[in-house]
Amino acid sequence: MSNSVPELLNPNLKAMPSDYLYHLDINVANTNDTSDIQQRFGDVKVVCMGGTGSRMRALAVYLSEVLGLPDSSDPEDLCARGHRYAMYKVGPVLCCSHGVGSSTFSVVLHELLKLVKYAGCQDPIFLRIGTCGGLGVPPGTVVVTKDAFNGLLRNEHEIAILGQRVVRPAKFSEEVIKDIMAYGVEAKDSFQTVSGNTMGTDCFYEGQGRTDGAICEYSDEDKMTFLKKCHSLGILNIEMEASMFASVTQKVGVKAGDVCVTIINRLNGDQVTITMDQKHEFEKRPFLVVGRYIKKLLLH
Ligand SMILES: O=P(O)(O)O[C@H]1O[C@H](CO)[C@@H](O)[C@H]1O
Ligand SMILES: O=c1cc[nH]c(=O)[nH]1
Repeated sequence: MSNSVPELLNPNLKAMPSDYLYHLDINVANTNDTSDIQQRFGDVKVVCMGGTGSRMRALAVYLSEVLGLPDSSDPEDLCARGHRYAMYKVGPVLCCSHGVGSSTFSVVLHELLKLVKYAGCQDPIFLRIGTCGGLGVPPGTVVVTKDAFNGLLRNEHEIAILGQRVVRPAKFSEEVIKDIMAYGVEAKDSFQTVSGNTMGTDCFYEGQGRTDGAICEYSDEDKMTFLKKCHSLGILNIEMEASMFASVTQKVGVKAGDVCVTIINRLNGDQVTITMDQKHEFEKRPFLVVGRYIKKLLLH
């Protein structure tokens, strides 16, 4: 691991005397002396994120066991007063929810990147631990993203800034992908973990070619043609954050990875029909993979 604090790409931050990370409800009262923030968060090495607060709480409890930390069976939600996101800290790991889709995720991602910068965290790694739809893999498969495609089937992320279309590349760290596959995967696992491309869309329904949303102006055949095209690009799963997450972290030079479990095979249908018990079991699969990877990483 190298030893550097992320360099953010905003010269204005240096001129701001204070910075209120509004959605996290964390106040950086003095940006020239962030010793209080360093004391609270300076040891953070990994920032895990996923859609729901309950998953992030369960992950925090799980990681505290894996890392042999003193009792963290009831971790405190550090952002409870913000009522937007939930965030837990277990040793050098933060587990923070991001909501559904890139827009809610990008808000908390900007604030988390500023948090690790103010805290002086050395070379933090950002991971998304999520659920997704699979393409040609059985439900319950864990997919570690290689390249992140957007809904236009491009390996990039597109965002409107000052009324202009800005397009940025969307690459995850090859080192993180390689290490997750090497240290996170075990032959004895009761499920498969594969590495493949991921499509991150802006809509769960039309954006993912579903025919069961409130609007659908294409045929089943059009949908299957699209999904097969995705599959031919090496896309093994579809979720709603990968391209934004890859592009923002790549832009600021922070290493990141995306590890998601499939809860449906989209080549067989659109409705998610697994029971909530099954979903909760599936959601724990990426915990195993990421837990082993984080343990190895922290031992280095
Ligand atoms: O399970 P999470 O992490 O929320 O991820 C997936 O689930 C949500 C859609 O149901 C989207 O956010 C998608 O990316
Ligand atoms: O099909 C699916 C399942 C989970 N999350 C998604 O974004 N899509």
